[in-house]
Amino acid sequence: MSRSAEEIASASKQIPSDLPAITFESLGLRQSVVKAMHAAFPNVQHPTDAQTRLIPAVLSGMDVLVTDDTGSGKSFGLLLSLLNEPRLRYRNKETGLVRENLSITSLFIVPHRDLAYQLYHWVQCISDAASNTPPGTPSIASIAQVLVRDGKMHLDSGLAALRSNPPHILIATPQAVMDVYRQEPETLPFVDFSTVVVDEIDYLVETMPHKSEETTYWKTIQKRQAKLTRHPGVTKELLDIIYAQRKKMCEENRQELVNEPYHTPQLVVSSASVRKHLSSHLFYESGWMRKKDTIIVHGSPKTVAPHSGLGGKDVKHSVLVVSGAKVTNIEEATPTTPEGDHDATKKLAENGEGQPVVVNVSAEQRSAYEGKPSPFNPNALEAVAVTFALDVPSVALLVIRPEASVQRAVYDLRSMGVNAVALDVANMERGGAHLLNYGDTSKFKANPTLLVCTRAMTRGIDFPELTHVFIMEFFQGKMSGQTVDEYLHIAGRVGRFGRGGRVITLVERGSVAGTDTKDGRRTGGKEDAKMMSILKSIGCSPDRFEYFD
Ligand SMILES: Nc1ncnc2c1ncn2[C@@H]1O[C@H](COP(=O)(O)OP(=O)(O)OP(=O)(O)O)[C@@H](O)[C@H]1O
Repeated sequence: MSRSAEEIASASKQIPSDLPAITFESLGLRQSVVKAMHAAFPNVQHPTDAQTRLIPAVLSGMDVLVTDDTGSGKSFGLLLSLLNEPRLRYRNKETGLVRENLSITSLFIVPHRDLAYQLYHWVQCISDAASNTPPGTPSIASIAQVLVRDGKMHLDSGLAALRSNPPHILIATPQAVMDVYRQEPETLPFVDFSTVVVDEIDYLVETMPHKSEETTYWKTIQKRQAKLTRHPGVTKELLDIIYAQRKKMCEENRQELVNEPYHTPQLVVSSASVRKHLSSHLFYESGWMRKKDTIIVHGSPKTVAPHSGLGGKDVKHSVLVVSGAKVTNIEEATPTTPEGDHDATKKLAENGEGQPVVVNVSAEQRSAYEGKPSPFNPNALEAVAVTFALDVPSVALLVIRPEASVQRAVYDLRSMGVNAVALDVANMERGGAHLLNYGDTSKFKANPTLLVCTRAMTRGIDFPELTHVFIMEFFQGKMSGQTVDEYLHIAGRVGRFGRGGRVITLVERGSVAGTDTKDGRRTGGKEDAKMMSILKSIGCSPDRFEYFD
């Protein structure tokens, strides 16, 4: 007898989250999958709260919407659930016979290539651990493949691998899937797949709030909405193709279960931030899923602000105001760290003060940038360099604006003596080496690294050693709920799994010069005010950073 979405959701909620007895097996995962996962990730002992709820939901085969804090183990739990699924085989449409050939079982859609490679590395670790046990374990290519548009790699090589050896899980960016589908649709028989996961759904499927005409930003929202209607984005187009039958049935207003009489893959969508307008689009406008057939997995109830749990409880949020050559704490900042107990003290003690690391600029970088003006504010970069030197024990992340040059920022920082590298998960020798580093942190401590990336690359990325996130040139255009979500997703790279961390946002006072109130009190520049409003909305106050008093 099949259970309703509500029954399954409420049953999973009844599982007490703090019982140590909950095991991954008790959630329905096969012992072989769990054994390999434990061998690959010894730190992962018990499922997180989010996983306790999402794994049985995904295994039930129903559609699922997952929303919980950044770093609560959503993506990891989703991958485990997909690895657990039985391998799909092609069905001959005419005879109905199942062919020996294996088919892609699940599609895991992610917003960018680095996240695709991160998930792939997780599967690879589990697969390597599994191959140490039973003989004849399938190769990694048949378990997982990555399909992304990569400047260096032509899509054809990905296509050839898909044709010859369709993987159990295809981890891909939406554009790459669309390109392959247009070129060779038979390689991606979507309707036969068991599951389609869309991670970071709010990033991939843009929706606008429904506002009344009286709202201040109504016109802006209308304009944006019209643009979205003309250019819905590739993920929407892709989901329209995969769930064409469901859409058709919705349009015809038929009441049957969405999967009958046609088979369509289970749809699982996930993000730390799912606003009301997105869920209402998913359930009532898109035709891809319906609320009554979907298990909704929410995180633990938030007690303070709606997002107060995001980014971790032990994360400090600092705001530095760059005004000319002067860098100071935002006026509202108050110390949350007792004097003398600062991270920097720990860092210097651990690293051994006075062991300078030589940082070079490559000949290639020199010839590309030497003598050319930098687009970055040198004082802001210097504030990052100083904080990095004093406070970062092993790995930090610098997030720059979307269209900025990562390579140029790396060059500027290396010229200041900072061991900066471009985040590049696909290339494990560089930024990616910091992934999956559990336990042995000595090599990173000996040579602390500043990973540099643009905003688009931060979604979902997980670096166990990361302690600091620097954000530069964050504000562009008007403030909205999306700006808050974006800050939370970037900040959420630290403070994962109870670890602490610090987020340092550099705001500039210049063209958006601070305004003085009538009583002569300085309120701070526009960007300061925006930053304060973000922190207020997430229930945080700025932490004073002693170096910038
Ligand atoms: N049960 C667990 N116990 C301990 N660590 C875990 C557990 N599950 C996952 N992790 C680790 O936690 C980290 C974060 O996991 P993951 O990226 O899945 O979180 P997320 O909720 O998807 O985050 P985001 O919303 O930022 O994408 C990873 O390093 C992962 O290995």
